Amino acid sequence: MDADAVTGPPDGMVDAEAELTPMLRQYFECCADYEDALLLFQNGDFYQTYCEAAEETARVCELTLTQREDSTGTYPMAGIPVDDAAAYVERLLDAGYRVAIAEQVESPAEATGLVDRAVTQVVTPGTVLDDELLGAGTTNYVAAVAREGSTRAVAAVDASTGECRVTSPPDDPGLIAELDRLAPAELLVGPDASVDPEALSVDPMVTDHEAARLDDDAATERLEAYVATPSAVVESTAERRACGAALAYAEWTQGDDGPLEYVTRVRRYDPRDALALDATAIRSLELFENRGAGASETLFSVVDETACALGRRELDGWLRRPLVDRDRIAARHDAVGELAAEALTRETIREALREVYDLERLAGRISRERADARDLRSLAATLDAVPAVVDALEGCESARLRTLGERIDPRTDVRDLIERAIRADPPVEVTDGGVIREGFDDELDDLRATEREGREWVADLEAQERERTGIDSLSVGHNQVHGYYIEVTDPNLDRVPDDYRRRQTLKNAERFYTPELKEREDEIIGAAERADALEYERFREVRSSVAAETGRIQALADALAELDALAALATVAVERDYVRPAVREPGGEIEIQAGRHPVVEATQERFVPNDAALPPGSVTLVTGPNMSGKSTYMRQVALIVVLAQAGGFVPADAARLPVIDRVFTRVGASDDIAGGQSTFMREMTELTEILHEATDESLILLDEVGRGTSTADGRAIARATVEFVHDEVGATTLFATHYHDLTELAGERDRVRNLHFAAERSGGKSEEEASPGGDVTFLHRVAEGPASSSYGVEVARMAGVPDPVVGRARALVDDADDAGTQVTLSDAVEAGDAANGAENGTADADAPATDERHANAAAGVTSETLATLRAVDLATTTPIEALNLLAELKDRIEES
Ligand SMILES: Nc1ncnc2c1ncn2[C@@H]1O[C@H](COP(=O)(O)OP(=O)(O)OP(=O)(O)O)[C@@H](O)[C@H]1O
Repeated sequence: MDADAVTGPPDGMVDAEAELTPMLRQYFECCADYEDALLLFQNGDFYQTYCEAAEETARVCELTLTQREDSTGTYPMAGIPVDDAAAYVERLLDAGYRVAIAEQVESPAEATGLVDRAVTQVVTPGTVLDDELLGAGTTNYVAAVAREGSTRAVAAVDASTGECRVTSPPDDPGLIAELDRLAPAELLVGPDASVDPEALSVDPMVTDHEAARLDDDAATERLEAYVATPSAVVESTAERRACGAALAYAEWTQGDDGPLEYVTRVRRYDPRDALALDATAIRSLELFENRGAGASETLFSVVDETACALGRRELDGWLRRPLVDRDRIAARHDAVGELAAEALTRETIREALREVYDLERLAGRISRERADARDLRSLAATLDAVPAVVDALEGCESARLRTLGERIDPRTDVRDLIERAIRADPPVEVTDGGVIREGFDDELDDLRATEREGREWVADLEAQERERTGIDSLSVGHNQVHGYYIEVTDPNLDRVPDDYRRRQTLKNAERFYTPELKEREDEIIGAAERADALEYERFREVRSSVAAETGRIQALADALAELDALAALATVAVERDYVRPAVREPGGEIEIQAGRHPVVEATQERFVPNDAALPPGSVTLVTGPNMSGKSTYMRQVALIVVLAQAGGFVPADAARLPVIDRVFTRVGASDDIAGGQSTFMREMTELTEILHEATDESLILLDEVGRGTSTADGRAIARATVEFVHDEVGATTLFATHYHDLTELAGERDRVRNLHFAAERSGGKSEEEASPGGDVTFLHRVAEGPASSSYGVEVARMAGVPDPVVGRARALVDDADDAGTQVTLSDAVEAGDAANGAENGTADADAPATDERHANAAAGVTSETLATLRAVDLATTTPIEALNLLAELKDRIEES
């Protein structure tokens, strides 16, 4: 359905606008005021939608479409139960809508005439606050981009935690990379910001800014409500306007009620203060998402030993933005090292942190007056856990831990207030009593005492009246409609005293009350009602005193988050046997002894560690068959760098690493095909970016670049790339390639080096003993020098491809080597084909001798097999497909 028809004033009411009933007019006006949103309009227990919005809501939420009929017309209608709204709102968000919620803001009982309603929040993907709709330990940003002159700024607000960050990326790719890193759920772009959302790897809901939201004066004024001196935080007009716009939008979604008190942390950052990882690198290094079918492990999942949501969010940020400042990195390493060494301290801290709720979101809810009594109890439980943390940090030596120890303030005053005021297990509803503890408020205690005494009096009444009247079957009861009554069965009615007044007649009995019972009843009800109201009032008072501490609670949250992330890294270090890397100045050699790939080692039984010694500016060509371990090796180097700069220990026996400014990755076309998005063009665009932006402090991983085009072109591009990176860029580079002739560059360029991975027969069997096929194994051990130029043929031999084909292929490789070109597996196939053609009497001039041809025929190399091989496009064949194909061909050959 056309979204415009669903949001804004409903078309179906426009004609009847003048005659609408007061309630529908109110609906119509709310729709007009929030024309960008689908409006949910509270009517008692339901949020109603009408007309086109109703049709769409019914469709999206799979609800029954009904009708509302009145004197002005018939309107389609669909209702969402207020109590279960979250799940339906989520569906509407998924369908691409913003959802405005118009609530009844006065009780229908008190309203004279039409109940007052107001939009209290607009739920949008970037500003949802409902815990049911937000993942635990995630960030959820709405980002705004503004331009002023040549500067473009990005501001991002997480409305659930009150975090607001702003930055000015240096250029276009920087802006896209920053947005990819923030991964906002919603993006606001100004008319002149020229951001192409299509260029992003993430897929936020895009909202075009109203110019007014980007206005500088308005932004300044708005920002002043959040920070004392905006100019001390933001550095340019663009930053101020981006901040202003993001905050204005966040306020709008909260019903435009003025500044969001809990947004206390507006921070500027410079993207250059972090190791830059763009979306491609984040994806191909599988930091947060595993791209393999069915596999779920990622770097984050391996190191996420955090105990609470706060730490989880923090650690996520650390991996997205590893540090580049050696001192800060060392400070984290010191802390991780100390926590790794001190098991008791570490475990005490982690145990305490497991009791910690998501303080940031709690603080947000408390300050927005959305917190219930349980939220306050969660806050108290969190604060309860804090003293143990402070104690554990007491004897710590590293500077970070000491500072954290000083910063962590258990806020015992807040905890005591909640403890004194709020019952241990309060109900969800805060208006029905049962929330405030006895002893907290005298007036409340008196009312509850009156209520209790009244009830006790009633409880005793039955016995008293039985005695007074002598009616043994007399009973005292209560129902909603009639209140308290005394029930006497018909046979005993003659014994009823004079002061009994008739209340209700039943089939075999009469119900009575006495003036005294009535009086007591009024007293009980009155006291209960006043007590409930008073409890609510007290609850709100407690909540606002806690809300006044929002800033300090958030500071506590920050400190606990950092401590949790450090403790997590320490835990991983101990459990997975990581070591502290020595971090040197930028431009040094990357030296890793017995390094491991943190994710691959965690997911398989055996892992072969490998060394790396990569001098600055070196280009290392990594050759070897498919599946031999090239990609794993390259990524492991990058992951070790990322982990080290994030502050973690690394999977190796020892490591000395220079600070890296950016990690770039470009993996070959075939690897991306599963993602359905890569073409050769994209590969080249990414390569362009790398060649433009890498510096001599960067690390570049290139995996089979050039593979997505013809062999000749691919080889040429690969070679030119290596030369350029070596001669001009100077970044430390790892380049996995199947183009064997590239390895000659080592002889031509100083800093080009060769490493290779080899394959061998498994089980230590000699070649004669081993059955052909099925038991090729890879040692996964990296070695100096290039792989043998015919490793493909070798693997084919080990896999059991018939000797004649292997023999011919080998000869062709030798010829090609002599001629300075390289043979691909398809050339080798041609060889077999030539042999087969000879069998059919169509041999070409180069065909082998007659005897050999007959031998080929005897080996059963059928033309069908060869046709299959010829049809294979190696540029798009994955290793698994290739192995499967080999196995199938072998079966066929053996059968024939
Ligand atoms: N060092 C190692 N120790 C143990 N197993 C490893 C090691 N390196 C790689 N492997 C295993 O081998 C598999 C293939 O490795 P990888 O993808 O790195 O090979 P590749 O040479 O890059 O292949 P391709 O050329 O097809 O991309 C990995 O999925 C992993 O299971």
